[in-house]
Amino acid sequence: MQKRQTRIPRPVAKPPAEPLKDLNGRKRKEPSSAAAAPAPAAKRAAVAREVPQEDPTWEDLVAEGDSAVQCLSHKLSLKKRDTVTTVRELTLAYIKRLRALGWHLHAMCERLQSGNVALDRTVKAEANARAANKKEFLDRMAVMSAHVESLKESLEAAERECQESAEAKEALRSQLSKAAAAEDSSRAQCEQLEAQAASTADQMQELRQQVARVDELHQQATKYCAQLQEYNGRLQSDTQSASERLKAIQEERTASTEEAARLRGTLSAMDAQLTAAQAAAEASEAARLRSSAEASSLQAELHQARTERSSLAEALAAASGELARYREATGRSLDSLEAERSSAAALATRSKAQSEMNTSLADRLAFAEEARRVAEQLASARQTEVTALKRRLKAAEKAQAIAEQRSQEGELVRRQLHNTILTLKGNIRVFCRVRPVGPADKASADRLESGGPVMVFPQPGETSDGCLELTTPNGNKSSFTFDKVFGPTASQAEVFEEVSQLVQSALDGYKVCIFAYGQTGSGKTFTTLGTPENMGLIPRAVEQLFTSATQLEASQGWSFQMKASMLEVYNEEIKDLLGKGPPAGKKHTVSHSDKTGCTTVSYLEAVDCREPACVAALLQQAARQRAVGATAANERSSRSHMVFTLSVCGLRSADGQQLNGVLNLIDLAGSERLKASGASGERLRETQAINKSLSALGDVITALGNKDASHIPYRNSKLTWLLQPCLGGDAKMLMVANVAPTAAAAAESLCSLRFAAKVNATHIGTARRAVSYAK
Ligand SMILES: Nc1ncnc2c1ncn2[C@@H]1O[C@H](COP(=O)(O)OP(=O)(O)OP(=O)(O)O)[C@@H](O)[C@H]1O
Repeated sequence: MQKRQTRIPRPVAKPPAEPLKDLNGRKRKEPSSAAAAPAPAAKRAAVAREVPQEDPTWEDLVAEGDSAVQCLSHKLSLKKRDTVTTVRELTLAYIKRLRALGWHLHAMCERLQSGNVALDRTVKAEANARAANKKEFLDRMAVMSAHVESLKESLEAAERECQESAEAKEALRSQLSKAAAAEDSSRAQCEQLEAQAASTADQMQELRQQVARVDELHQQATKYCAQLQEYNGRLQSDTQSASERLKAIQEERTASTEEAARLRGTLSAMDAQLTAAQAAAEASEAARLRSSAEASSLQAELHQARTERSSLAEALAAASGELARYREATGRSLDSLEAERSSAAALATRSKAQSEMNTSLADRLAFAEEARRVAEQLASARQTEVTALKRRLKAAEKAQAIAEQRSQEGELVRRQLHNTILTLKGNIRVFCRVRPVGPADKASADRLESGGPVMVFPQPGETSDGCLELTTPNGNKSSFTFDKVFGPTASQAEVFEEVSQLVQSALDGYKVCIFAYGQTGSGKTFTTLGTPENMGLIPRAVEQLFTSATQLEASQGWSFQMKASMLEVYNEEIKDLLGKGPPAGKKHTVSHSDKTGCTTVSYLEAVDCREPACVAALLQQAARQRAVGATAANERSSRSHMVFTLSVCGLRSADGQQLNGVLNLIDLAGSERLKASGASGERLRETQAINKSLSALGDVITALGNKDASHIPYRNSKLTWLLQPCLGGDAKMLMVANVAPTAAAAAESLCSLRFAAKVNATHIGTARRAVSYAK
């Protein structure tokens, strides 16, 4: 900083101070430093005379003060040998000197005072200036602070923005890595779940077999049980009937025994009667003998005896008769008794036999009961086992269902993540599909002369499912990476599954374009249209869109209107495949409005479609109309680009939301090189037109990927011109590069794969939905 010199106003002019003299009046010799003391005053006087207007500086005054003080320090030095006169002179000189000094000091004081006043003024002015400066400084500081504050704020905002963008970037990166990790993990989970599902399925199979075995055993046991029960029932009824019969026999026996006892009693009574009759007969005989002995004597008595005898004879006769009767009766009774006895014996034998039989039956019954009990125990054990197995089967089925559901969910999550990754990656995707070796190819057409495969593609379930390696017959290997590679075994459903999310986007208001690209006979038409038994992308996509639209109509109050149109571009000429075409002398023309962003083809029929069957009929109609010709490469080769367009207009009346999605499926004409096609004449012209339009398509895609491109060459071909709204930043695009696996087609396949790789390397921004709200 520059040193400020304060100028002090010049004091009132006073006679200059006399030079200091010693007391002898001589000019005293001053010490070297003091000698210079009075000089500045003289010098200043000289200077002041030279520059009278200039005030002494503060430094000058200080110097003067210093020199005055130095003068004061000079003492009167008197010596003893000095005379009185000398002393007087010296004293006078000293007094003079002191007076001069006093005056000088006074003048200096005055000057100092005025200097002080000036200094005060200066200080005040300085203070004012400083205050003004300070104020200005403070103002400036305030402005600066405000500026700094605003800078700070903008810096902070910038920092925040930076941080946010860094965070967003980081989040995006982490989202990407998470998504990739999640995809990996969900894929791993899927695999795990699939493995689990497979092992569960195996377990289920085993369990089912076990259950079947146990069921069989159970059935056998049940059958055996039923047989045993039946047998038991039979035995019980047998036993019961035998018991009844035994009881009847026993009753019969009791009755017989009673009868026998009664008969025995009758017999004994008759025996007694007989004995009595015999005794009586004997007595009568004895009496007769006595009578006969006394006959002579007893004639009267004889007569009496004869009467008596005749009566006795009669009685005897009667008795004999009775005896005979009795004998007869007794004989009969004995016979019946014998018969009864034998019958009783037989009955007893039978009863014994029945008892024995009963015992054996009871034993058998007990055994059967035991067997039944064991069988029942076995059956209940089996039943418990069966129940447990059924429970396990149910649990296993549930686990399998859960595993399957998880697997499906995992697959869904994988797909969604995959879709997110692809969306983040950009809106053009490339799939490659390798067709199988067909009947028209030789048996080992997919092998090189060396025996190696022409193409190495991912096997089902492989994680690196986007890589493909092609070896040409001259041994050159080329590797390609796409979003997905489908091998020859991939089904139409598998291909569609990967595309379904993209197709669904049309219903969400996106413009979707799916191209099938490849050489003639590589499977483009098979991929896009397919066959009635093996439907391709178009019928499947239409079916999905109709199903989803119906669901949305039912669940969210949407109403959709779908219109289909089909055309082919042949030799750069448009042909309507559904309508009658333009009136005579007119042509289909393409017009594009930059204002609305719409492209229209004149005289093109757009058919209202209400169900998939309607589209199927349209496809058949179009297939009949499509121009096909013969080339050296393929007998029925499509020589035109076929464009199927389904426009989807959705309206939700609840909030007036409108969606305008478009699904374009394009079966491109064969991409073979001019030389390889062997075409000439009309076919040569066709091939040239096809190649021109295909390279125009490539140019449009490349330009879309080039951020610096100011112009997209849509107009270079009819195909790109009419597809303009669906080719670009607002659309989602998919190219399916179809290739044949044969060695003969390797060179063409290489060209197709290079084209597809170029498309795959293009990065097109994120698509936008065409959504609007009705006023
Ligand atoms: N993935 C596949 N599975 C089974 N057969 C297929 C497959 N791809 C193609 N083919 C069969 O190969 C033959 C040629 O296929 P396609 O007609 O689709 O070829 P292209 O590329 O459309 O030919 P062009 O250019 O002549 O239309 C057909 O018979 C078709 O059925």
